Amino acid sequence: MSPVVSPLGVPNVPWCPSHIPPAVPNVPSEPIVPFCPQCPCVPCCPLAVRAVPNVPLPSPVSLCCPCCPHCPQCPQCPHCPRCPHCPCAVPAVPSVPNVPIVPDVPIVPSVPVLSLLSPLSPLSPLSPVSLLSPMSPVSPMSPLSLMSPMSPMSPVSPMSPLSLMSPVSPMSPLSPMSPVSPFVPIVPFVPIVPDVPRLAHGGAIATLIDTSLGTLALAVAGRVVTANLSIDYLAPVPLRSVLLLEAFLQRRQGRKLFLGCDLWDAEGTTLHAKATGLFIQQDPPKEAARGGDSGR
Ligand SMILES: CCCCCCCC/C=C\CCCCCCCC(=O)SCCNC(=O)CCNC(=O)[C@H](O)C(C)(C)COP(=O)(O)OP(=O)(O)OC[C@H]1O[C@@H](n2cnc3c(N)ncnc32)[C@H](O)[C@@H]1OP(=O)(O)O
Repeated sequence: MSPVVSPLGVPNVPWCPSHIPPAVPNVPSEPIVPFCPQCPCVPCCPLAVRAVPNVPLPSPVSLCCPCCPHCPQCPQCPHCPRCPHCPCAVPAVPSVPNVPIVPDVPIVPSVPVLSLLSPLSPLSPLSPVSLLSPMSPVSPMSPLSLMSPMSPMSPVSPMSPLSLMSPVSPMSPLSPMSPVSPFVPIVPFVPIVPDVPRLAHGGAIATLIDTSLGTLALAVAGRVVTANLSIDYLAPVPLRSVLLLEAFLQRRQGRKLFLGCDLWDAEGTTLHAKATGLFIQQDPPKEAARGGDSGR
């Protein structure tokens, strides 16, 4: 079998465990800080969205990562020792010339992504938990709790990975047939209950994948629902690992959008899961409908 290499060429970056708060209930969450998904400083900011090939570097970069106050201008980036969130010394990552980062699209890091899809939520319409977790937000079984990078007890934190999973605005003019879309969330899974289990829950991974593919489908075609989701779990996902999800549109047939994704570890060496999803466009624009659904 040929070695698995991420198409994005994710560098071999050590994970900084100091970013993860202890998985102890009732521990106050870290202060909420805005997150700059344009920050290429993965060691300082493991939530940073990785570079996307063939997408030009936004100029000027308007957002500045609070994890790295000098980013991206700082010559010490991406291993800035002044990063207040990264007290540990992280080896320098070889600079990768001509590797652009995500396009300068509107970012709403503090808006929980899933809340927009949750008209049935009995909870706050802004709560991302409302769709993800029929259980208590602080339930140990909550998939969101497993995935919150900042505080397992703060599933509604704007730092929730699920609120960071849309670097591409739905308004972004993505090419519907683009084989690789600039949608690359990086999601840390953290435990809420010490010791059990040590692996990320498959359902949480499915939620991550469904939401990621759904976000891409949404960016391409507007309102969609998942009709089919197929996941191959290839390798267990350890808790506290950082993941890279690469989603792409495979083809589009009328209302049907066939998407796929690969879920990698942060180094791009281990392929944890592969998935395909079928999303059905809801209420397509009239002109699109008139154009005929030749894919039926
Ligand atoms: C400014 C702020 C910016 C912030 C940025 C944030 C933005 C991001 C926001 C948020 C992103 C998050 C995204 C999350 C996404 C998650 C989505 C979900 O989880 S949705 C819940 C789970 N899904 C359901 O509940 C569906 C339930 N099922 C249905 O509603 C229907 O069955 C539906 C719509 C799927 C199909 O029903 P029909 O009547 O509309 O259409 P028919 O004719 O049956 O199917 C259309 C075509 O699809 C095929 N099809 C349907 N289901 C299929 C299946 N399971 N497998 C294969 N083909 C299927 C059919 O064979 C047909 O194909 P032929 O046109 O004939 O070629």
